[in-house]
Amino acid sequence: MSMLLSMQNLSKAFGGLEVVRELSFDVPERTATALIGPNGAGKTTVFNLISGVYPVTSGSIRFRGSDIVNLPSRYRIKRGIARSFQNIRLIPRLSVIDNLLIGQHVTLTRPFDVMRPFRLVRDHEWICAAKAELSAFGLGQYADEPVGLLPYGIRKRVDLIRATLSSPSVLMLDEPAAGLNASETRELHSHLDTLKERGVTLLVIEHDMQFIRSVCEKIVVLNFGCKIAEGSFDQVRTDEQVREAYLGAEQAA
Ligand SMILES: Nc1ncnc2c1ncn2[C@@H]1O[C@H](COP(=O)(O)OP(=O)(O)OP(=O)(O)O)[C@@H](O)[C@H]1O
Repeated sequence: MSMLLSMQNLSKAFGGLEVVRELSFDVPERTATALIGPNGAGKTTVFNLISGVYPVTSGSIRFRGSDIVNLPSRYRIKRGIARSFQNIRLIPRLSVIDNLLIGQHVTLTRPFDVMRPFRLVRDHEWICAAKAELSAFGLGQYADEPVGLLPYGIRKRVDLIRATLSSPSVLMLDEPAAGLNASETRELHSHLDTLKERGVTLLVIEHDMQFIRSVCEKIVVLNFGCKIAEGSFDQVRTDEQVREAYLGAEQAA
């Protein structure tokens, strides 16, 4: 199995506070890997390091074998590293299709396109691609609805489509199931299954253990910025250090 992403001795400090420490783990291609751990363990910081929001303090991040730590964020996106955020970043007053087109515009435009009026850039192919993708996921009827009027579960999946329209190799999801009810969670699950069938590699931060168990083949557990366990769900579930980390967090709460 080839490794799409490979973190080696990754560290990140904010001032004197080291929030990721000598972290090494691999993300195998065409699988789903979960990054879990108590609040404040450093999970979102790892996403920010991989996507290039923050520079690393030390260590390397290899994507398809080449080190990307010095690559600006926009080039990482162009290479196929996509992300969706904990808080949905769609524009509520715009329609679903316009939100998807803005996503395309931001990730796929060439340098001089930014100087052209936006409406000219909205070419026919993008609209067709966005509509086809909405229909493929059973959301075609929402194309012209303002995003702000849609149920939360639908908005989450529109946000997913926005992140995957450019056919990324890897998609990082920060708490995708948070705030969803049971049926919305099932729909999200089947959406992610389709992405996996298409060959998209997933890296997921999530607190819902049932969701992780059913979606992710591999789990990496962080505590205080360090990896304390890694393996299948059943392997990490029975790990003594993992139990202590979660128990400690519960007792502190
Ligand atoms: N920009 C920043 N400046 C200073 N400290 C930060 C910054 N970003 C994160 N931290 C700190 O790094 C630590 C790890 O935060 P991070 O958000 O990565 O944790 P997390 O595991 O994603 O937590 P949660 O599950 O609560 O989202 C926390 O102590 C946080 O306060």
